[in-house]
Amino acid sequence: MSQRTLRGFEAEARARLEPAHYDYFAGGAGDEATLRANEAAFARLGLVPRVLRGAAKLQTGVTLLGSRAAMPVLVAPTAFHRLADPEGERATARAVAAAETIMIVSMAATVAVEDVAAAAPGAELWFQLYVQPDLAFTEKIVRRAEAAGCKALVVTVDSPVLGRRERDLRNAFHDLPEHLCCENLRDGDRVRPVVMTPELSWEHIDRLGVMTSLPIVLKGITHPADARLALDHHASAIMVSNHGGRQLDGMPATIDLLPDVVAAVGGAVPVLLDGGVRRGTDVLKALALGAAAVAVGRPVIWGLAADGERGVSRVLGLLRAEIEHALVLCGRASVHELDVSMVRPC
Ligand SMILES: Cc1cc2nc3c(=O)[nH]c(=O)nc-3n(C[C@H](O)[C@H](O)[C@H](O)COP(=O)(O)O)c2cc1C
Ligand SMILES: O=C(O)C(=O)c1ccccc1
Repeated sequence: MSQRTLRGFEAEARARLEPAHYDYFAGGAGDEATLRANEAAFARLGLVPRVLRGAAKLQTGVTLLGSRAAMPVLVAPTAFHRLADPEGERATARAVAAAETIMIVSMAATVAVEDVAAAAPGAELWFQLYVQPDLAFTEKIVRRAEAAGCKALVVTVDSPVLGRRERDLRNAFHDLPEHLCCENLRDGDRVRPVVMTPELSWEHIDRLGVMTSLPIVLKGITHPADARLALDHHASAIMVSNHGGRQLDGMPATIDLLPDVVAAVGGAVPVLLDGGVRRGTDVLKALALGAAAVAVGRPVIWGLAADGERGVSRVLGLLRAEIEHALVLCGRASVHELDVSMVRPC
């Protein structure tokens, strides 16, 4: 049907999902100003092509922290995939394996990380962690992710408390249905709730560095001063993210925050970005402004809700095709040839 664009998938997903579940996936915090800003800011940037450069053979692949991706688009960690499709994160991982990219498995997944890995043997998996106040339990989760073969630990640092999502409050959505749970939080014969850690600090990041030999990615760095601190604390990569507008409403769009973070990092580690990426041209804009790759959150959920594994495959395939098309039109043969000179206000 309307499955020719990422936005078309949202309409399809909305028609299929329970309204409260659609609102959970789609919504943001507060007035949703940041949610809207992420997409709007991409629309305000233009791409200035070069011409007559004979770019026939295209190169879209990137290597991030030793993980290979056939395109500079990762799957952002999002919770509760089984609300969108019975196979949930298994289906997502299979589509990610077929697209040869990287899935950041949410700690709040509804399929255990071991089962996600088993369902998609070829998939490159990274694991997203919310540091739990109980550090011994946090360590158990980290060990599970390591043993399942995850190649990086993505620590979300923008959520000392959960954002105030007014759609969820209105819908009284705060629990998963009976038959689902956060499988990564099983502890003996119970399942612990996801708990945020208001006391989260750089000390926790240092502790994680001792706890694991996996590269640590800090997700939710937006201030250049924090980007510099991330380097001091041995982060292997930074993800510029406002959590898709779901945490602090009123934050600027991530694409507008990116240049200052890139400048602060000075090429020391890769800088990733998520928030509002809906087109191949958005990917090129982010890379031109210094991102090593981007991640997509909601579009993957829309694909999953619309058509399961096939829907996610289609979403990732559309992005890949749009990136290639935009690259040729920009006169570039490779995603490594993009630079800030090609971005202007629209
Ligand atoms: C439904 C939903 C669930 C999410 N769950 C998580 C999560 O468990 N952990 C996390 O670090 N980020 C989570 N995020 C944030 C995403 O990783 C990402 O930052 C955001 O979705 C990117 O914006 P986009 O949806 O506009 O692509 C979630 C986002 C959504 C929409
Ligand atoms: O919904 C989210 O954005 C999110 O990050 C989250 C946090 C805790 C549990 C599940 C999802």
